[in-house]
Amino acid sequence: MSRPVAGVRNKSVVITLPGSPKGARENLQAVLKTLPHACLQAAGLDSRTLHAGGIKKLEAEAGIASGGSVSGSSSGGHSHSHHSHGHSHGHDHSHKYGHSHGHGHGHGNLVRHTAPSSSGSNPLSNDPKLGPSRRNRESPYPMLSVEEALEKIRQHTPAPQVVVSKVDSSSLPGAVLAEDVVARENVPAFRASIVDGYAVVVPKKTKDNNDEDGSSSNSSMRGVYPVVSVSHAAPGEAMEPLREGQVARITTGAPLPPGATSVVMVEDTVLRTLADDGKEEKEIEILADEGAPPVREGENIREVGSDIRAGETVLRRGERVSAVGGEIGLLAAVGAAEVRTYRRPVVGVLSTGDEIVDLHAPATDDEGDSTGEKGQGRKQRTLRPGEVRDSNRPALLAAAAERGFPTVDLGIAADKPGALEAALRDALRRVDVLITTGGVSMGELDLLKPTVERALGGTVHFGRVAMKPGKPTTFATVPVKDVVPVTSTTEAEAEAGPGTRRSDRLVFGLPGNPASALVTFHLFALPALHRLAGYPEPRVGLPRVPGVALAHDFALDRARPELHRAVVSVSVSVSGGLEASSTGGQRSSRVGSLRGANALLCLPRGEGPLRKGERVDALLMGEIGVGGAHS
Ligand SMILES: Nc1nc2c(c(=O)[nH]1)N[C@H]1C(S)=C(S)[C@@H](COP(=O)(O)OP(=O)(O)OC[C@H]3O[C@@H](n4cnc5c(N)ncnc54)[C@H](O)[C@@H]3O)O[C@H]1N2
Ligand code: MOO
Ligand SMILES: [Mg+2]
Repeated sequence: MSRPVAGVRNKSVVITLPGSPKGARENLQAVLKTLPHACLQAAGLDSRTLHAGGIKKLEAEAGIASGGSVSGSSSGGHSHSHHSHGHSHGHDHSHKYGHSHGHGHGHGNLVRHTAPSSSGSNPLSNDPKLGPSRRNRESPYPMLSVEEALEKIRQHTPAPQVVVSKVDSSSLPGAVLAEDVVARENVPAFRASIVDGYAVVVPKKTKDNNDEDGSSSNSSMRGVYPVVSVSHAAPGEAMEPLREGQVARITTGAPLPPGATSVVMVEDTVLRTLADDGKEEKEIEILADEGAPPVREGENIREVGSDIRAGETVLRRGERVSAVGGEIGLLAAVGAAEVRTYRRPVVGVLSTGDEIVDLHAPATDDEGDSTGEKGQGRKQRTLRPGEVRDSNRPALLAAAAERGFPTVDLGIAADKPGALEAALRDALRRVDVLITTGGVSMGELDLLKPTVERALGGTVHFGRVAMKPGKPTTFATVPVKDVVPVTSTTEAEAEAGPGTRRSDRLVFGLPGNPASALVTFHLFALPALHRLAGYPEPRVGLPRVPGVALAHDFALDRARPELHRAVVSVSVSVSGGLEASSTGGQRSSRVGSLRGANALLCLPRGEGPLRKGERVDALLMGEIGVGGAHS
């Protein structure tokens, strides 16, 4: 058995472990218990202090014994220096003992054989220059719970920005109102007929024909009447007042002549005499069968302001203008040509990976084309060994657009540090929220975190979450210095509305696995997008429905809580209420697990399965149908 080699240099404890995993594990276990003590000693504390009872507290502060949070700036003797970006980050990472490697937190540096202590580089992420053999062998990012991760996102999402939007069908649907909208005009603005027919004057109330409730007068109105005027649904000159015993022909929506009290439908009349020209009506007869309802005062008339009264609040701040059309219709009806809304964030979607091929990439020259004639009918590129079609980008662009956000397709970035950096820089100029997929896990080509931290001076707020799928989900903010007013030069900008970008861009580094990417988009990116777009808190993120009954047994993951892709429907069987069926295999690479899924079931981690009929919470992604699993 090889022996660990240990020593102290300046304030760093240096331990060299053997290369074999077994040997390393055994040796590490042997020295593990003494490490906290050694670190504190290396930091310069004398052993008397250590043994005077302060050790537990100091260990806790150093975050090495209990896994408590490390606060770099408050721990005395803190010795690591930040890299040259001068950007402080990583201080809120809490490290479980087993996940803290060579990063010099707290008092004295604990240096593992894989990580150089003197590079002065970022203490958290891999330096891509070091290559695969010297990368971190375990993630330096603490594993957050889903709730903790959501809280970080909430903390770092800027407040929504108010803009003035034109009320029209192209830009307004999807926007959230930033003000109460008060009707400036009465709707209708004039007394209007509800039907095609004849305006009449119901004779004034008498004791004899009073309604039982006394509310309005009525009359059989049976008889022959002269047609004295015509009112069409077009703005016209002032009309002559109508008197008792006269009628005016009127069309639906047309203004009533002054004095008219009711309108009789054309179906309830017959033509009696024609005018001399033989075309115009001279007299009509109002028919009223025995027992037919009498003509009531106000019948078939829309009074001024009876739909909407001027001064009434028609829409409230925080309401979303839907694409169903009701809200836009309302705004237009009350004369609101512009409203204050929250600017919608522009969402960019970038795929990463050398193996990723655009779905529409044409065949390469050596592949030829389907017709044999160059230039036309070029067929799709055939996949070479190791290549994968880019399914994440179209899926995420669709998901973001469906939620009403303007999107920018940012293409595919290669797994080269320079290429990724350039793609990210370009992207951050063009969008408010950047969504990337791939390159966030532990491979030597997983470059997203180091590029965001080292090259862009961003802060990774979390890099791992205890959930399945989506474990390596990463959330970062990147300050962008040259904030220019957003010009409406792109379609997405025009859709978002005028305004200024916040300097801090949000970056969601989603896992490359297709199911992981879509699930984490809904779980993590959507709440941030909702908040930026001004959604009130109760409507942020996917709606959560408690108590959905399982339609069959569900196996649980032992290690991680799971968001299980499922179909939630109105139960046709036992209980009524809602029930959930799995969409089948849940492997993270299986994008098909989201086909037809309208919900993510929140399953706890655990040993045994959850049984049919047990109830869980569901996060709704889509609409709920009636009856059973998907076909
Ligand atoms: N040693 C470890 N390996 C892995 C861990 C771990 O904890 N330790 N986590 C695993 C988990 S969980 C996930 S999820 C993945 C995340 O991978 P990355 O985010 O680093 O993504 P890539 O490595 O780039 O690709 C993973 C997978 O997804 C495919 N992919 C990527 N982009 C796309 C796309 N746009 N369209 C379709 N498919 C895509 C890619 O080809 C790979 O098959 O890491 C595990 N590994
Ligand atoms: O977390 Mo990954 O998304 O399980 O495969
Ligand atoms: Mg990877």
